[in-house]
Amino acid sequence: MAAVTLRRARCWCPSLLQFFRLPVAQVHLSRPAMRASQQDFENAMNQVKLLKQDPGNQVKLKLYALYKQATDGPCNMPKPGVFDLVNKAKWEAWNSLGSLPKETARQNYVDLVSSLSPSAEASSQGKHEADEKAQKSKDIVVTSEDGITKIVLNRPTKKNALTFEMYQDIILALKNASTDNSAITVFTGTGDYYCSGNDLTNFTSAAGGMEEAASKGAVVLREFVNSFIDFPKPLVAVVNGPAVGIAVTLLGLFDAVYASDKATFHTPFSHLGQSPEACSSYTFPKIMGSAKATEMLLFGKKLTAREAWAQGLVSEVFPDSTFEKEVWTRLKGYAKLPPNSMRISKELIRNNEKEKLHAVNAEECTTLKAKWLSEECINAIMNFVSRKAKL
Ligand SMILES: CCCCCCCCCCC/C=C/C(=O)SCCNC(=O)CCNC(=O)[C@H](O)C(C)(C)COP(=O)(O)OP(=O)(O)OC[C@H]1O[C@@H](n2cnc3c(N)ncnc32)[C@H](O)[C@@H]1OP(=O)(O)O
Repeated sequence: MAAVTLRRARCWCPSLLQFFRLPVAQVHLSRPAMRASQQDFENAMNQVKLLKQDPGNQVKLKLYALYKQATDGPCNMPKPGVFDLVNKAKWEAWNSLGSLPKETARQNYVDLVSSLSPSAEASSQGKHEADEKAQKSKDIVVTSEDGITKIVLNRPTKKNALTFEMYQDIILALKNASTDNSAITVFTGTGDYYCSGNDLTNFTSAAGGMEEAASKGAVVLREFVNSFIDFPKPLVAVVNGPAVGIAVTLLGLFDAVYASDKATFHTPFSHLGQSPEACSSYTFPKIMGSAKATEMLLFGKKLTAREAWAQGLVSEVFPDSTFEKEVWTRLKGYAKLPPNSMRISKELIRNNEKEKLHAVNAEECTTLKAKWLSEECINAIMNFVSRKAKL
C-alpha cells in the first residue's frame, strides 16, 4: 500500500464561501505498484487542486466527507459545538456517510471529481482544454447581446442534426458562456426544425471501426451532457420547431423551455435500437411520471407542444405567428434580473441533484456504447442512411 502523507492546501480563489482546506496527497515515489482505484484516487486529489471554478459549498462538503471516509473510514470524531458552524457542517457531511466502505467512498470521490472537471479529465487523457480549441464549424452560431448568450443550431438543410463537431462546439460554447457577461444562455434552431437529434451519419462516417466510434462517442456524449448538468446560469430552450432524440432529452436539464405550437417532441430510441441519454432515464419519469415517460422513451410517442407542456417538459407554448417576438421580449426582461441571484437560486436547485445526474449520465453513456454496437442499432442506422426509414 502506498505511503500517503497529507498536507493542507487552499483551493480556489479566496472568498467568503471558501472555508475549506481540502487535503492534498503527497505520494512517496518509492512506493510499490498500486491498484488502479488508488491511483485514480490520487489523480482525483490532484485534479481538485486544478479546478478553475469554485464548485460550491455542497460539493466541497461532499468531497471532504468522501475523502475522510476513504482514508479514515467512518466518522470517529466528536460532534463540534453548535457555534462551530464550519466544522459542524464538515462533521455532519462525513457522519452522514455512515459505514460506507472505504473503497466505495474512494470510487465516489473519483467520480465526483471527474464530473466536476471534464477539462481536467480531458487534459489528463492528453487532450487540449476546451478554451484552447477553436470552434470547428459554422453549424453553431454564438452571439451575445442584451445580457443573453444565444447558441443557435445552424444546419437547417439537415434539420439541425448534431454532428460530432457540433457536440464539441456546444461544449466550448457553454464553457465560454458560463464565464461571459451574459445573465442567461439560450438555445434555439435556424429554419423549420429546432433539432433532429444526433446526426445518424456520425457513426457511419467515423474513421476507424464501429468500436472506436462507439468508444469516442461515449466519451464525447458524457462530456457534452456534463456541460449541461454543470452549467451555472439559467439555461433556456427556445424550441422553434420539431425536436428529436437528444434535442428532446436534454430539455430535462434546461431551466425553462419555451415552445412554438409548431414544435413536436419525440425520442425514437427503440426504433433506432438505442437507449435514452442526457439523464432522461432519470429526469423524464421525475418530470412527467413513469407512465408518460415510458410512452416517450420506450415507445417513441411523439408529443405536440401542448402535450409536452401538460406533462411538464415545456414551460409555455406560444402561437407560432408571435413566438419569436413574445419569447425574446420576455427573455430580454429576464436577462435584466440580478445575475448573481439567478445563479445562486439555480445552484440551490441543481445541487440537490448534481451527484445523481452525473451518475445517471455515466451509466447511460456506458449503456449506449454497448447499444451502438448492437445489430438492432446498426440495422436501424443503415436503414436511415439508405433512406429506408424515417423516424
Ligand atoms: C465518432 C462518433 C461521434 C458520435 C458523437 C456523439 C454521439 C452522441 C449520440 C447521442 C445519442 C442521440 C440520439 C438521438 O438523437 S436519436 C434521434 C436521431 N434522429 C433521428 O432519428 C431523426 C432522423 N431524421 C428523420 O427521421 C427525418 O429526417 C426528420 C423526421 C427529422 C425530418 O423529415 P423530413 O421529411 O421533414 O426531412 P428529410 O428527412 O428530407 O431531412 C432533410 C435532410 O436532413 C437529413 N437529416 C435529418 N435528420 C437527420 C439526422 N438525425 N441525421 C442525419 N441526417 C438527418 C436528411 O437525411 C435529409 O438529408 P438529405 O437532404 O441529404 O437527404
